[in-house]
Amino acid sequence: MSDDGDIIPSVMQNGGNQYKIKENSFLPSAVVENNTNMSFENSKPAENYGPDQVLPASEKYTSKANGRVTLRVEAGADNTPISVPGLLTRSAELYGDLPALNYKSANKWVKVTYKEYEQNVRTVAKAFIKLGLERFHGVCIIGFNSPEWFYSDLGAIYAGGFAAGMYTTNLVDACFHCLETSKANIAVVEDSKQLEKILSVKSRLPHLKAIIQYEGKPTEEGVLSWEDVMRIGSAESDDKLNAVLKTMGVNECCTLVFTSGTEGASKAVMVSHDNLTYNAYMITKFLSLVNGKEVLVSYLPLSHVAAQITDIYSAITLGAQVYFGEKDALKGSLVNTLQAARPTVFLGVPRVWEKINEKLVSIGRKSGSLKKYIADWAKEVGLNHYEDAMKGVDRETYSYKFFRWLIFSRIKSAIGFDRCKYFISAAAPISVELKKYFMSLDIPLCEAFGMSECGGAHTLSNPTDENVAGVGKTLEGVRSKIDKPDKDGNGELCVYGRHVFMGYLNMPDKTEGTLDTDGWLHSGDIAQIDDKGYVTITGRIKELLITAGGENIPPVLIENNVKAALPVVSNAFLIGDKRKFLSILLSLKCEINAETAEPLDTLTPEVISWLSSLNCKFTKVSEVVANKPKEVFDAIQKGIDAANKKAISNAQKIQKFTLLPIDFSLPTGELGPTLKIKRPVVNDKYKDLIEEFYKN
Ligand SMILES: Nc1ncnc2c1ncn2[C@@H]1O[C@H](COP(=O)(O)OP(=O)(O)OP(=O)(O)O)[C@@H](O)[C@H]1O
Repeated sequence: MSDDGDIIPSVMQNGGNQYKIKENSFLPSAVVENNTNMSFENSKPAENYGPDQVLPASEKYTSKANGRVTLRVEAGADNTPISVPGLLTRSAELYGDLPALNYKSANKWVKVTYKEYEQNVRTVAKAFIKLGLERFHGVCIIGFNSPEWFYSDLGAIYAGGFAAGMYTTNLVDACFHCLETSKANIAVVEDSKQLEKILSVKSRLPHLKAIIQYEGKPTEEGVLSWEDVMRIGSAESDDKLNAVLKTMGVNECCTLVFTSGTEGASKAVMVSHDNLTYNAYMITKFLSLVNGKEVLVSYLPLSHVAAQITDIYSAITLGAQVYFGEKDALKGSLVNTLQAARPTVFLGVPRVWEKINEKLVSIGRKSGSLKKYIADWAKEVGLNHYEDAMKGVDRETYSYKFFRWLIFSRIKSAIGFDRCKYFISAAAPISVELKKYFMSLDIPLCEAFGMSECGGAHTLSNPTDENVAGVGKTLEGVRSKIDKPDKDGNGELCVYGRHVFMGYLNMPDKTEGTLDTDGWLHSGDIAQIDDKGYVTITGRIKELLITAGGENIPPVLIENNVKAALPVVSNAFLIGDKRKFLSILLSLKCEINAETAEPLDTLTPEVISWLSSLNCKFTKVSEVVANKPKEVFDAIQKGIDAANKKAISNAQKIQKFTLLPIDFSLPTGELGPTLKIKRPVVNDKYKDLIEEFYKN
């Protein structure tokens, strides 16, 4: 076959990687929807040219493990479908000796190059096959971010199985659900704590053939260590692995993302190779990131799609370096990793940005009045600079340049943000106030909207977009539409494109309820799209409170208004579904147990100084909750009144509030892994308090 117009990746016959990806290679048998300009042919199946082939398919969605779906390629889309193994192989070829992964061992940073990265993944994949991993069966992984997590995830995919992350906070039942649903052959656990969960349900998992513990030496009989895995894989030839890779297609499932259950039972979202590789392509292209030059920090839970698409797939697409955070990243060590890595792109969920904000505010409070005066001035100049940019005024005033040199650069260096080009917030709504706060420090945030069901991101904003409340514009090659818009243009955001998931595993009804017959994904979010294409999320249908009077209330907007009016409030939770009026549960900001990350009774210095400004000497949540000091409750009421001024109708006004005895947190179960509130959990936990609001 000639090189010109060669449509089948050349197969290298001897050893090593027995396939090679060609730029612009198109394969036969592709089944593609829509008015594509891609030169796919619907000829005979070519099931031996994997992993980058598009396998014959006629369905838009599936809920079968071995199902295949059609690709939704848009006209003008300029990238060829590529599988996950194809992508990593290509990066190993392009960026071979560049560092890919950096992890800390014995207090020193160790680098893994792209060549070694792929080699390690192949070794793990060979071990998985030897240990009995079958096509379309799961490898469930539970642990904090580490090279072994990446190798297990990608190794599972190379070996033809499903990579399936489990949240480290999952209790035994949730782990069992993932292992059972994915028919897992292999479980990979970080340590003995996670191992216990798997061992306790092992006897009920007939498909489970091997358990691997990657940290330390397992003491439990039959549990393999990471060294065992590498030894087993290294002893295997490449033949079986290459044979599996040849049968693979980009339109098959390779990853199961288990939803975190903020709105009910967790579902297994089937994500294809093309979903992931196309999503990473869209994101990296939108941000104009530079191949071989970018640096990221991996610390958000990898079982969530946002971390996977960033830390694994976008990084591989770019040949970027990933630094691994430490287990206690969110308890305070993240800043050390940031200082070591000095990332060029940083992703945080809104709660992470809130934490950074809280830390900076508390540092600011300790400064003397002159420093405070200068800092306030700098912040005003910083905010003005970005507000000008949002209006299209592209200029750097002398005062902005001066404060960038004097103040902003120092703050950024202290956080490890000195060379960061993109600060991204994703996975949940973030308030405009917080965006503006970071703008004032010359840390303008981009916002991404995405879902597990669209393999990562669907929109991305630029920090200087005129619509600061929005989540940016729809990414390249995919589409958005608003279903049944009301008079203000608000309706359900629907999403179409190559990134839209294949279906929920074993849940045909739920799949059909989410993907319509034309292949549009109904997001469950309420949004508006303006005439320039900016998308603004205005609510969540799944979370909408419908009052007894029939008014639809988007709780997060109102909760954010309350938090903005009352900076001492950590979490706000609106009640009103099927109720006569709205009420709200509030938690005050308190200290966190550094070991367990559980909230403590001690209030933060910020809250204590606010209380003392109200002549209240309490320092503990319990004291405030028990004594209900009048001045404090009056001040909270004032904050609620201020938030109520933003209400668009009387029904949207909060009538009652109460303070909770403890803040929400991940370990206590009210927050999910991306730190979004798990509404059913809170409703259940505080049902008695809630009923109190509505007595009589
Ligand atoms: N930038 C954003 N602004 C507002 N909401 C967002 C944003 N990004 C994501 N979301 C919300 O997160 C949802 C997607 O959540 P995701 O797929 O990550 O689920 P999850 O947290 O794992 O679990 P669950 O579906 O149970 O909430 C979106 O439908 C939307 O409601």
